[in-house]
Amino acid sequence: MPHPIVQEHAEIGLIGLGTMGRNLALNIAENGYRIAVFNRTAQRTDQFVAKAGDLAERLVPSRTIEEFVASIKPPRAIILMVPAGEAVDAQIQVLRPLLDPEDLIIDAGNANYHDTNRRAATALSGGPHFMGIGVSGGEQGARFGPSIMAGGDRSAFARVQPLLEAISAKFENVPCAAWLGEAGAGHLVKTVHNGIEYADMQMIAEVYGIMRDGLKLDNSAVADVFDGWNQGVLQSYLIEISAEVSRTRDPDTGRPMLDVILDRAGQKGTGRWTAIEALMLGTPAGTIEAAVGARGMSARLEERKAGEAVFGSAPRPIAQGLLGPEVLEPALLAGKILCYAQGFDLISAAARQYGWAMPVPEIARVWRAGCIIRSALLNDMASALEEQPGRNLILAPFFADTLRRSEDGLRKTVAMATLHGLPVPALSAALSYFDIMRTGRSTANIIQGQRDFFGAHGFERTDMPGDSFHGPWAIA
Ligand SMILES: NC(=O)C1=CN([C@@H]2O[C@H](COP(=O)(O)OP(=O)(O)OC[C@H]3O[C@@H](n4cnc5c(N)ncnc54)[C@H](OP(=O)(O)O)[C@@H]3O)[C@@H](O)[C@H]2O)C=CC1
Ligand SMILES: O=C(CO)[C@H](O)[C@H](O)COP(=O)(O)O
Repeated sequence: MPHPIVQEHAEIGLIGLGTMGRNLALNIAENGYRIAVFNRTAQRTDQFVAKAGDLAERLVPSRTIEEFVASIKPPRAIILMVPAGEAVDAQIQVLRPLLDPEDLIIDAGNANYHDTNRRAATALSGGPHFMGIGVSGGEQGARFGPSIMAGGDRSAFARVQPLLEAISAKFENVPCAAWLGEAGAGHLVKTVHNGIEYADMQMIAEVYGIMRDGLKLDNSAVADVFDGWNQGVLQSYLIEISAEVSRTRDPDTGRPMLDVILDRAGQKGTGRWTAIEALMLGTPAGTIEAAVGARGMSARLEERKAGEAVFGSAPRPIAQGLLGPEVLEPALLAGKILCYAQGFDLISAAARQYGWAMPVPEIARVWRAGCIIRSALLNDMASALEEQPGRNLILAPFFADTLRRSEDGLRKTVAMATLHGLPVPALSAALSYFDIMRTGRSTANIIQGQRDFFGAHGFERTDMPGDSFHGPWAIA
């Protein structure tokens, strides 16, 4: 359809000036691009431009969607930064009649990748082009350099690659932005990133619980422990902010922030999507599933209080000398490796299922800076995944060695916590994953026996080939 001539076109457009969108827009402007911006509530656009300082001259605000589309240079690229689900579909519906087939819509929110697959398939029949990209790093990351996980048509990505690389975080000057596969691949990777984020955070919370309720450390001592760990092998954004959160005081009451924050964790769905996907693809991701479950249980505040009234409070102090931060550190390290192994395995399973490229070492590289799960270990993970594609991370010599050295810490932590009523669902799921993954002869033989007994499902034998033997069970 014809568009009015605009004097100075924007090079890209962005819809949704919320927490992420407005920071991403400023980041794009700061990198020298003229960017058209539009928000459902026009007042927010006005406020945004008014506060943009010198960058305002690179912003092209619009009050109507038609004006917005017309202000972007064709072929247009438009980033959506709105909540996942209906809002994305609604925006696409509004945009489609205004766009040309060669234009490109980029959903940069946390979409369910099945939705992205559907939208990408619809785009194939007549355009505009569609891409789903995962963006991680929160508010700060969006403003100063997020990690960008792109999925969709590779030639469409090539059009926006220079911009995405320019605005992304850099690890040793390498942009943390890459094309990771077709259709919903980028959003699948972002979802698994968030699943790992849930597990990482839950394991830190479990160790915090051991320090607070088992070792009776106060908040500032806990902060010191996190700070110390952040200088070593656990160096990561999440450990760094855990130290800061533990040390900060409430300006209103002067009390430690951790003492005034209610123990009920929110969730927007990406952790749950990861767990669902792991189950759907038949990939073990017990640590992530346990973390999602623990978030759900955290919300059951009243039930937990009722349980405490009936059974008494679970946590009991751990006697001096039985467990300390020097044991918790390797426990977290082992838990982290095991949970990342599950995440990468899940991504590989999705790649096989959909026939997507999904270069797993590249995914680890994109996570090295900018994103919430960034950590020193990710560089080693990228190298290990590169060494032998398809191999489970725990079998890579570097991580096998690290696990051998940290296993004892994880086992001792889980055992001691369990004996003292300190819940460690994610750490114990990580340990179980490790133990199962190193058990050559498991106990599934009895499950096969049971299945055959009650349903004649058949089993394989250890002593001869064939896949459908039956036992001599008599039907009553
Ligand atoms: N916050 C974070 O740390 C991160 C968020 N994300 C993802 O980024 C996306 C945006 O999140 P965030 O910026 O935090 O969200 P906010 O709630 O801060 O902003 C949402 C934006 O979307 C607009 N919007 C909401 N509903 C609609 C709709 N139905 N139609 C059109 N516009 C709508 C809002 O407009 P209005 O002003 O009119 O309400 C607002 O501009 C989400 O998918 C989120 O999961 C990804 C990484 C990190
Ligand atoms: O994507 C993110 C970071 O990468 C968001 O911060 C994430 O949505 C937070 O998830 P939840 O609200 O479920 O804890």
